[in-house]
Amino acid sequence: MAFLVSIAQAVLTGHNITAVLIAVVAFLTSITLFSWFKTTVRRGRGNLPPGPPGWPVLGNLPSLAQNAHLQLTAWRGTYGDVFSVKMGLQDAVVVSGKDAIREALVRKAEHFSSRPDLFLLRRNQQHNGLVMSPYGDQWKVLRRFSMSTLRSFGMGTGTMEEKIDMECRHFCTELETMSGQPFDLMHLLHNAVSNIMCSMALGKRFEYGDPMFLRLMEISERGVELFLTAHVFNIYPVLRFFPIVGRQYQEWMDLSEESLKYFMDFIAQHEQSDGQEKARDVIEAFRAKLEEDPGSLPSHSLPHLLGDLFVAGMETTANTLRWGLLYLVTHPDVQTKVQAELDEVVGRDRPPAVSDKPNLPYTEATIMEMQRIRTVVPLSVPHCTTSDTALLGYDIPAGTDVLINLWSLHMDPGSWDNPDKFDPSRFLDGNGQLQTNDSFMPFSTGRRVCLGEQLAKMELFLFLTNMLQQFTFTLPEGARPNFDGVLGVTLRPHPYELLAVKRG
Ligand code: HEM
Repeated sequence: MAFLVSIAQAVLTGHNITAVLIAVVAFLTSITLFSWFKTTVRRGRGNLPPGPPGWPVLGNLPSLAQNAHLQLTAWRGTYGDVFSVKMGLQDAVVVSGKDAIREALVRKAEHFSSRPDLFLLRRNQQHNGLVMSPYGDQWKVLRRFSMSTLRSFGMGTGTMEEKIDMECRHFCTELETMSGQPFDLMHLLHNAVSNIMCSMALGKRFEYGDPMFLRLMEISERGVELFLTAHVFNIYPVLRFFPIVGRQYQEWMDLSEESLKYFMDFIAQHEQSDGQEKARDVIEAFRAKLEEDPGSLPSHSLPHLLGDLFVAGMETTANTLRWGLLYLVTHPDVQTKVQAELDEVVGRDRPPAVSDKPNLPYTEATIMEMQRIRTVVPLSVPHCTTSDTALLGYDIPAGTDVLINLWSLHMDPGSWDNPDKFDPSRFLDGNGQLQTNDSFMPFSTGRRVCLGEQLAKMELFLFLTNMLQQFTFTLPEGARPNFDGVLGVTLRPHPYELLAVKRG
């Protein structure tokens, strides 16, 4: 600790360069020794999964700095379905393949369902929410409350369908104003999709272009983008005192503070319920539950829970639709087939409804293929073990970070023919009926499985079918689509423009 303080002091007070260098070298040496000691002691304790060799201090971080999902998938080829990587000084275990993933998240759920105790989360109290809450009583009550509240608002049923339908109508009206000119629909789509969650969580939707809402989206997008870079501060918290790199730490902290403040303001401004029997949004439901039984929920969690629902619901669904449109404009034959099916089953005189789903197998297969070919949460949300455990014959100590490689699952040539090809028909049987594949898990599985799966499926279906019923999408002339994506917590497409042409 003294080393850290002396480095920080030397840097902060502008001491001479020799003093800084000596402090840095001493610091790195001590960390290397500590890392070696820790690894040796750990390895001595049992049979950890094998993994790629790494650098002293940095471990495998340099190889994972970009496109970590691709590198981890490549390593699976060498080290198998369960292997270790070194994230700086910390071991993480990577789990790939349907059997190993189910073994960990379903059969050994009691051991694999926590979240890492990350420095940044402790700093901004994000573990007080739901998504990053450790596996325990707080997570259980928040998850149970959120599930039952969203269900009572009609998640997966007709009431919710009406809300999504209304938003789709606003969205398509807005699309019409862009008709015929190239535009990037990212913000519009993010705005529309998160309005669904806002109406459930905050009891209001925002007009497209509302400045406060745009800022909230900007914060959440930047936060997701920064997540991986900011992870370096979880590994080496001392770096926050360094010039230049320290700025990113500050940006992360400022963003989380600003977004928390927005949600606290929403709560403060939210009117008290006017005595109606049924809560109309998450804020009302939370207050009602606390009034009924003050100890039943952690009261300080509400702003964090709202933030979690907002980010988890927006980034994933909107980016799935953006990936989907990118594949449809580059595979016009698929787009035409979906439109033909919609014309035949729904026609043009009424909006598509969830009850049409069973009669739209090709459309459903297209949505599943969109989710497979670009897994929007490629490494899931990080898990962590709660006790010493074992997986496929390897020992995994308590407190080990666990990465679930959903990308490799969806790109596994053992489970999918020609996995790089965009081909919805892989989800259809010989009679053109929908068939699934047990390697398809875009929402993960087990106790931490996506809480919004039903809502997300409804949103994907209604947004996509409404768009394709009314518009044909194409790429502007000369556009060169990029399918690589930008990895944060989610994998989102690079910005791109398209044309929406109203169907005749
Ligand atoms: C296409 C859309 C979506 C995808 C692909 C997706 C995917 C995922 C994945 C992979 C996880 C991590 C599961 C794990 O830790 O193993 C997750 C967690 C979560 N998702 Fe989603 N999600 C989507 C939409 C939504 C929506 C609309 C909501 C809004 C309610 C939501 C709320 C959550 C929450 C709260 C968690 C954390 C659950 C927990 O830790 O217990 N997601 N999601």
